[in-house]
Amino acid sequence: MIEIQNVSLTLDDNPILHEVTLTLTEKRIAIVGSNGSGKSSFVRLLNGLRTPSEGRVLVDGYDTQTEGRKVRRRVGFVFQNPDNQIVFPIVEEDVAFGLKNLGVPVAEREQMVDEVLNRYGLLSKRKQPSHTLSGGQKQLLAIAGVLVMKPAYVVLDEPTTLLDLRNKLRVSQAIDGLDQTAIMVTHDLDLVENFDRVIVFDQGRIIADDVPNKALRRYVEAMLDA
Ligand SMILES: Nc1ncnc2c1ncn2[C@@H]1O[C@H](COP(=O)(O)OP(=O)(O)OP(=O)(O)O)[C@@H](O)[C@H]1O
Repeated sequence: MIEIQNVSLTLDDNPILHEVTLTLTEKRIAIVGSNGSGKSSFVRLLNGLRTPSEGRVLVDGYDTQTEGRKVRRRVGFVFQNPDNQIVFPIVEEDVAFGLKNLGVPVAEREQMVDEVLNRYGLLSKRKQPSHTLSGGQKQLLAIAGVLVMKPAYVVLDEPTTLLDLRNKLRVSQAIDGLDQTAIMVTHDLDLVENFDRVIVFDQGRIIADDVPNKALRRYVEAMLDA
C-alpha cells in the first residue's frame, strides 16, 4: 500500500501540488490530467525521487524521506524519456545491471535477460549498442530494465508516448499481465479503460478519483470548462 498523507510540493517557490491525500491499493491506477497539472511531480514522490515539502509518503509503511533505499527497492520507476534511464552502452548490459547489483548468479541473470528482451521484441538487439535503438525500442528497453527487477510497485511516467500501435499494445498487454501494482501517468486515455482507478489532476489538485468512465468524463468536462 502507498499512502500519501496531506502532501504539498513547492519547487523553486512555485506551488506544484496542494494537500494531496490518497491511499493507493488497487492494482491498476492511472494518473491523467492536462500538461503541467503535476502528474510527473506526483509520481516522483512515490519512490522518493522527490520528497514532499509538507506531509508524508509511505510505501508499505516506509517513509520515502527517511527510508529511500527500501522504498526504491519496492518501487520501480520508468521515466518518460528513456535516455534518462538507459545508462549502459550495450542493450543486454543495461538489463543485466540491476540484477548484478542484486547478486543474481550469472546463469540465472542470462536467462532473465533473455526472457525479458524476448517479451519486448528486443532479443535480436541483445548485443546492439543501446544508443542505436529507435525511440520506441528504447522505451521498451527502459521498461524491460525495470520489470526484470520485479519491484512490488511499478510507476510508469507516460510509457507509450514514443510507441507505434503494435508496441503500445505490447506495453499495454505487459502492464495488464503484471502481478505488481502499476501506477501509470498517461495521455493515452484508451489505455486506462480497464484500469481499477483513474485519478485526475488539475493545477496540482485532484479533481476526480473514480472508476475510468466516471473519472474520464469529469476530466473531459473540466477541459471543456477551461
Ligand atoms: N524543478 C522545477 N522547478 C519549478 N517548477 C517546476 C519544476 N519541475 C516542474 N515544475 C512545474 O511544475 C508543474 C507541474 O509539472 P509536471 O511535470 O509535474 O506536470 P505534468 O502534469 O507531468 O505535465 P505533462 O503532462 O506536460 O508531462 C509545471 O508547471 C512545471 O513547470
